[in-house]
Amino acid sequence: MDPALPDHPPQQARPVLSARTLVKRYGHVTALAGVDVAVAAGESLAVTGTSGSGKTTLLHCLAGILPVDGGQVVLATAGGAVHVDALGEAGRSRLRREEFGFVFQSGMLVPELTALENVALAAMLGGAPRREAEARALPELERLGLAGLGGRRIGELSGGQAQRVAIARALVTGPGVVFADEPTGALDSRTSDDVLDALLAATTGTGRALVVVTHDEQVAARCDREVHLADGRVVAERPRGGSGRATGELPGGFPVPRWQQVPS
Ligand SMILES: Nc1ncnc2c1ncn2[C@@H]1O[C@H](COP(=O)(O)OP(=O)(O)OP(=O)(O)O)[C@@H](O)[C@H]1O
Repeated sequence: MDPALPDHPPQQARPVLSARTLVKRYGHVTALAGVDVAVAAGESLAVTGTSGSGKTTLLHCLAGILPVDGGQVVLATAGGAVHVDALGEAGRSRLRREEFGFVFQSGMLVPELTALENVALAAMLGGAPRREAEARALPELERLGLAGLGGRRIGELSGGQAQRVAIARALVTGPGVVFADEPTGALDSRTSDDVLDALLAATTGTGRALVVVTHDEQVAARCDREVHLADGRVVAERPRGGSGRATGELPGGFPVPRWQQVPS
């Protein structure tokens, strides 16, 4: 290992979003059984694990989509620390609109609207008048390489272009944290690389935190850090991406990570 490289560089930064002993149950099913996780500004965190291990549930609890049954979720904002776990539905809904951006596997764009209207709609839901919302949406589309495509409906775009529209929509409200659930899951591998480049540039590249749920080893390898879930717990954690050291060092593959074991 290169001694000049610190072991966990991103973790030394102050977390913008952190969870401690997070618990989430669906009836008798315990989906999260005491998860500790944190992400810093400008850092990308991959959440991996086998199907049913609790990845999406973790993302939804961190993002205030779901209420939690135990533990804490704390978001650092310009106005101070916000205890997401203590907010009611209205507070979490406001937080999602104002502080967070979301990118889902299928884009979840409105097919009847154009690319520009889809992005502007997110700004309008945040309270911006239409004209201002469109003025904010346009440069986001341009930054994502979609200049000139704003007038097309979603069905007139390729899968990769549509996913870039979804990224632009996630960014138009100026969120500090972007959550992505299998953002490249519906794309071929080359398009997936391009979309991931765009997502990383638009988030960590501009000082935002990015939390990505993924089954894709190539996606996890490009993130700064990875946490691996099993049965609702973080069972392993390692630096990835920026250091380039971790790629290909997992001969057994999942679900038996050989990296740093987290004590249970
Ligand atoms: N709405 C729900 N009601 C009941 N059980 C649920 C619900 N959502 C998820 N679960 C259960 O909680 C556990 C965690 O599910 P979750 O969707 O978070 O896993 P995941 O790791 O994201 O899975 P996948 O990779 O298949 O999307 C699973 O046992 C799942 O069956």
